[in-house]
Amino acid sequence: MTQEQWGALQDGLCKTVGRNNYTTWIKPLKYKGSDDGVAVFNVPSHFMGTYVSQNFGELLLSQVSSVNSNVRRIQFKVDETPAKAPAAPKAQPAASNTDLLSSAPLDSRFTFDNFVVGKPNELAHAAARRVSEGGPVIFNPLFLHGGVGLGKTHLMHAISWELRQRNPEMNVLYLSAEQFMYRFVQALRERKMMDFKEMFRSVDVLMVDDVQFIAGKDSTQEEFFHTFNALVDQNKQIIISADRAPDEIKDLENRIRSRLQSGLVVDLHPTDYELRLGILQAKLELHSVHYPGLEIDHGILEFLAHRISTNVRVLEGALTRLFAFASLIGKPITMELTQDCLSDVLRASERKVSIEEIQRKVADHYNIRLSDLIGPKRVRNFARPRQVAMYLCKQLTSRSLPEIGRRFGGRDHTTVMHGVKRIEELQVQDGQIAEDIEMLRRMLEA
Ligand SMILES: Nc1ncnc2c1ncn2[C@@H]1O[C@H](COP(=O)(O)OP(=O)(O)OP(=O)(O)O)[C@@H](O)[C@H]1O
Repeated sequence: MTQEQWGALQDGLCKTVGRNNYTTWIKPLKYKGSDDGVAVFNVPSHFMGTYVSQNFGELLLSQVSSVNSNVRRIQFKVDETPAKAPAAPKAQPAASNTDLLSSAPLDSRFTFDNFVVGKPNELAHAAARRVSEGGPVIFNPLFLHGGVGLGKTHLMHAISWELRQRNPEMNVLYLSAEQFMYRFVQALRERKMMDFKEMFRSVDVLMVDDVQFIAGKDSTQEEFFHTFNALVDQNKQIIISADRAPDEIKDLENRIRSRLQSGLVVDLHPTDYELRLGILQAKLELHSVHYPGLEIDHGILEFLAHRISTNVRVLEGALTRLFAFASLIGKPITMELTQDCLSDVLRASERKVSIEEIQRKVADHYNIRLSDLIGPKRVRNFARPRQVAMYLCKQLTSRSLPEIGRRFGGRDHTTVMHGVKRIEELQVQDGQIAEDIEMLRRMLEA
């Protein structure tokens, strides 16, 4: 996030928290920059840091991460710089060897206990668990890949926590590929390549996150390749993550590609509805601790799990924002408040399912003609599928009831509303309808 973006966010924050709160607590924050998923703000005192963190921390995080999706944590640091007379610039201390080898900070929330397992991630989770036991090296490297925000970093941190807990003596080095490059360049600049090589080769477990970053960076790739080989030769475990499979990373040298493929390559698939709902329920427990007076209806969680299918980070951010918003304005979390507070997120992650697509799939499923689904006939064979289609249009598109009515042969919006209600009731009473809806939803979401 740039200073300009932070400036732009402040207007919205002022509106959300009110001018008084804004002037007292938000305005004095000085944005210092983001690194490694952490956005750092300077605060004038410890008290203020604690207060802002407890009362506005989640709101700030959701706002900052809406601009920079890499940011996962906000840190408040007391501004130690003297207000007057700038001090003479200090000579930059030379990087110590421990700097070169220190692990990147681990997020304390990214543990196995906090990782929700579902069909899309069960293999990746099982492989991560196995590696975290620290037994004999079976697959080397373990290569985890998947789209943005699907839990790769979470699993990497979880492995690291677990290994360190089981064996505190073990030298586990976790860092992003970007940090690997940064340390490599630093070693080159300071003529410490021997130290760099020796140190990287002395770790017991090496974990490199977002390895796609080194694609196209020739010398870094070269060094990474040598480090990798040296560790594999010593039978040391390597764990790598990337946003895609090794053979899909462009500008990666072939010898590295084939090295990366030589262990176990596992994919974190896009989340499905059940997993998203499970994650929301797990996160809800955390929010309930912070906001003891606030409750959220299960229907709203289901709504969020249906509507926000992009990535888990966005889903989490939505829940955080919802709780922060409701608590700040002192209102209960209703469906109306949810749609209001999350309108931008809901719009951005809107599925591109069209009414026509829904009508076609439903007609196929019930083996009736599209013209009968849309047409005027009121016999049950057509009326029930029609109501199912209307219900799915309401759930999966952002079309209004009158618009849906128009697309079903010019029906009135009250007819659509009645149809949607009827299907909601039938889903509870009639297992077959519930099953049909679930299956159609899956087909449409696929
Ligand atoms: N299965 C899960 N259970 C609980 N939380 C999850 C799960 N999957 C993802 N998350 C949460 O979603 C957020 C994003 O996950 P993470 O940072 O691990 O994604 P990533 O795959 O590394 O994304 P990127 O490609 O952006 O680096 C984190 O807060 C993480 O805790």
